[in-house]
Order: sequence, then C-alpha cells, then structure tokens
Amino acid sequence: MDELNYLITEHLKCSKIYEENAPWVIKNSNIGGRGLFANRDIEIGEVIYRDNAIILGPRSSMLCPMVCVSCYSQENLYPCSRNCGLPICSEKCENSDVHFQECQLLVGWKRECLYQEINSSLMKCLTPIRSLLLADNKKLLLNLLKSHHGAQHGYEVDILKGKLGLNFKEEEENLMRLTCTVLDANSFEVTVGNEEGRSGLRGLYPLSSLMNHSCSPNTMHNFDKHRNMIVKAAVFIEKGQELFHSYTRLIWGTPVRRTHLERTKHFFCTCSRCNDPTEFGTNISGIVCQKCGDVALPLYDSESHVEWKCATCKFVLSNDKVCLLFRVLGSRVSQFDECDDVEEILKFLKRQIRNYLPPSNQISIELKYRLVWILGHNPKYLWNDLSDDLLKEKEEICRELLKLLEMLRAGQSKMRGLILYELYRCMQEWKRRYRLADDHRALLEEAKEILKDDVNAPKEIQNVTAWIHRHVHDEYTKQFINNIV
Ligand SMILES: C[S@@+](CC[C@H](N)C(=O)[O-])C[C@H]1O[C@@H](n2cnc3c(N)ncnc32)[C@H](O)[C@@H]1O
Repeated sequence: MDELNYLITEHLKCSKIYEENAPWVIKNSNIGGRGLFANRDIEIGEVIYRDNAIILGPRSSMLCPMVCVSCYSQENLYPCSRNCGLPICSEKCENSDVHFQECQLLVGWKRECLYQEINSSLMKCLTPIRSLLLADNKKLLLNLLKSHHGAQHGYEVDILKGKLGLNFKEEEENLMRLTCTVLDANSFEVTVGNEEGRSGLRGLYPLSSLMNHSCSPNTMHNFDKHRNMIVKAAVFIEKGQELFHSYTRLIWGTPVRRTHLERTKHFFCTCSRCNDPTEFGTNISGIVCQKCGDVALPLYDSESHVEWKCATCKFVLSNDKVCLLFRVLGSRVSQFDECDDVEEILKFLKRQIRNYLPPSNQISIELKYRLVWILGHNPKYLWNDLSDDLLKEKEEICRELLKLLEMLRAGQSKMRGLILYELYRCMQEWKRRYRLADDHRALLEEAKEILKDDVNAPKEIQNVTAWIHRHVHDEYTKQFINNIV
C-alpha cells in the first residue's frame, strides 16, 4: 500500500494536481481489495481530488469513430506521412511528442508493411501500445493496479500480432497484455469533441482506479479541458466512509446493472440498491403483472437465478419470459435511434408499452431522457418551434427525471446537472412566451455548480465560468458576477 500511495502521490505532483491535505486515503475495503476513504467530513459538491491519466487513447470498440491520435479531433484526418497508419489532423499533431514516439515504434515493428492509408484496426489497438512509452515509475504503478483475467482480455494484442502482422519483442507483448487487463478493470470513458461530433476515449486514472463501485455512489466526476478527472462529493460524506463511484448508468435497473458488472468487472453487486427489489421505491426494474396489473419486481434467490414476482397477487414470471419481453421492446426502442419522431415516441410511451411496463421502468426512463435531448435541440424541434404542449411535455419529463434521481439518492450527479439546466431552459422559454416574471435562477445556479468545470457542459454554463476565470481575479468580484449572470 505504501508503494502505491507513494507512486500515486508522485504522479499527482508531477501532473501539478497534487493537493496537500486532500480528503482521501487509500485503505483496504470490506468490499474487496483496496478502496478510497474519506479522511475527514466532505461537503456536498466539494472537490475530493483531481487525477490525470497515465495512459489515454482511443477505445477498441467497433463503434469508436476515427480520431486524430494526438488531439482526438474527428475533422480533417489524413494518414501520418511517416506511413505508420494512424490518423492525424495537422502537422503539429503529427510531430507532437505523444505521436512521434509511438510512430517510431510502429514503423520499427514492421518496415515492409507500412501503411499509406489510415488503418482503423491499428488506431483501435493503439492505447495498450502507449504503455510501452511510459516512464519506469508509471510502469510500476500500472503493475500495482487491479487486472482482470480471462480470454476476453488482451484481444487488441492478438489483432496487432495476427491481423496486422506486427512484430514486437516478448517483453513488449507481455507489457501490452498486462495493460489490456488493467485497462479493462479500471479505465474510464473520457468524452471528447463538441456538439457536432463526440467520441469516447479510454483513460487509466490511477487514483480513481482504486475507487470501488456502488449503484448509489457518493461521488461524481467530470473532465476538464486538460482531460484531468475531477472527482467531487455527490452527497455529504462522513469521515471514515468509503468513496464510491458507479461503473454503470444510474438509470439502469438492477438486472441490467448486475449483468453488466458481472460481464465487464467480474463481480456480483450486493449494494443496498441492488438488495432492494424496489430500488428505493422507484420500481425502475418493474414490469406490469400480467395477472393483476400491479408491478412485478425481480427477486434473486442466488447470483444466477432471478424471477419476477408481483407483490400483490404473487404471480411469478420466469426471467426467460421477461428477457424476451425486454428484447422485443428493446428492438422497438432502438428503431427510435434513427428517427427523432417525437409523436411516435410519445405514442409508444403513453399507449403501446403501458400494458407491459410501468412509467418508471428503465426503458420508459431512457426514452424520456432521449426526449429531453430532442425537444429544444433537434432541428425539427427547436425551442421557438415547440408547441406549448411539447414544451409542457419536456418540463414534466425533466421534473419526473429529477424526482427519480432524488429517489435513487444520486445527489449532485452529472445527470442532475444536465436536467436542471434543461428544465431551466424550459422555464426561460415559458417566461419568453408569456412574459412571466420568475427567472428560475436557482435551477441555473445549481446546474452551474454541478457542471462548472466540466469541459462537456452546455456552452452557456462553460462560457460564463470560462469568462470569469479569464477576466476576474479577485474572489469577491467572481462571486458577485457568478450571482448575477
Ligand atoms: C477499479 S477496481 C477497484 C479497486 C480494487 N478494489 C483494487 O483493489 O484495486 C475494480 C474491481 O474492484 C472490485 N470491486 C469494485 N467494486 C466492487 C463491489 N461493489 N463489489 C465487489 N467487488 C468490487 C472488483 O473486483 C472490480 O473488478
């Protein structure tokens, strides 16, 4: 533990983000392995620490779009002129430190097989290659992090060797394989880009790698423009409590979260939310009982066996039948990915699925969340063009989602920040249409508080805070302006 603590401290110091007396400490956790703990009371919204990635790069997923391997832009990509096969977007990126070194490595690995075109498989397998360029103390740190075992981890190295025929040394292969297993256990998705094109990178943040999971986490995180991770308290955290973040989405129901955690992180979650079939009274995993019309909830009698039981009439439905129902509804929902037809989505939500799912079910919630991003944003549904009925619809959905997050005890989550801001914009639109007086500043203030240092936050919030940072240097004036903008 001492060595880990030392190496992490050095890493944070070297990244110039180390804070003396920061409120975290590394200790053994009852949950398993090591964890992070509060070494004093931490106020809601307080920054607990900042972390910097020791490895950052493209994700290996099929869905990962092509990005410049230096600045991660998706625009003006061309193959590196040294024929390494990686996409870059400018001379500056081509000659950046990070790319120049990996380029030399790749070109050295197989001279007769240089790529004049962009090779997308190579780009998707680049992140583990980057571990070869780490300084020795970062390699030591990598070695101390949790790794996953199993045939599914390390396929990137198989692609580099097999499909791409690259020829590296055994010790290089071993380090890349280790890196894949460490990345799979610990990496975070880092979103880059703007409204026109976003993509996800994976980053290995060593301090955050020590944080265990809870489905009702007490921290939230976002990324600043330097891709530092900023971890904040989502709720008040008492001295001695373990710090948790969520490895899944908050609005997924228990069976979906548990399956995801088992597949990707190899553990069965037994947190208080998972152990409560109602999930704190939200019934987010519930289905409509086909016998009495009340809600049936998932009941686990072992890690691998779940069935759905109605609390009122005790009717039981097998997991197979429920999975079939979710598959059918899920495929209908995925058709909405291509069409942003609000009338169709509302018809589906209000009429078609009502016989199968209660309004609080995860599928309904995901669709409502999607509506939040269509109404007011999609070119067919811009704020000015929304009918009063659709504006009301959006306002009600925002309020419903905020209530749900409160019931899930999610505290100051990023999702709360985004929905608060969307609700604020609804209220501004009502104000504009009917010349109302109330400007609902409290909604904007809280959204700003949650999202202020998030590089992906809505422009309005970022612009305000960025301007203040650039132009105002004394705290009193900063606070004054923060209160009036
Ligand atoms: C990112 S690591 C967390 C730090 C880890 N405990 C360590 O010692 O390095 C993720 C791994 O920690 C364990 N873990 C995290 N949260 C857990 C939980 N709620 N229940 C059981 N195991 C958990 C699992 O083995 C998981 O794959």
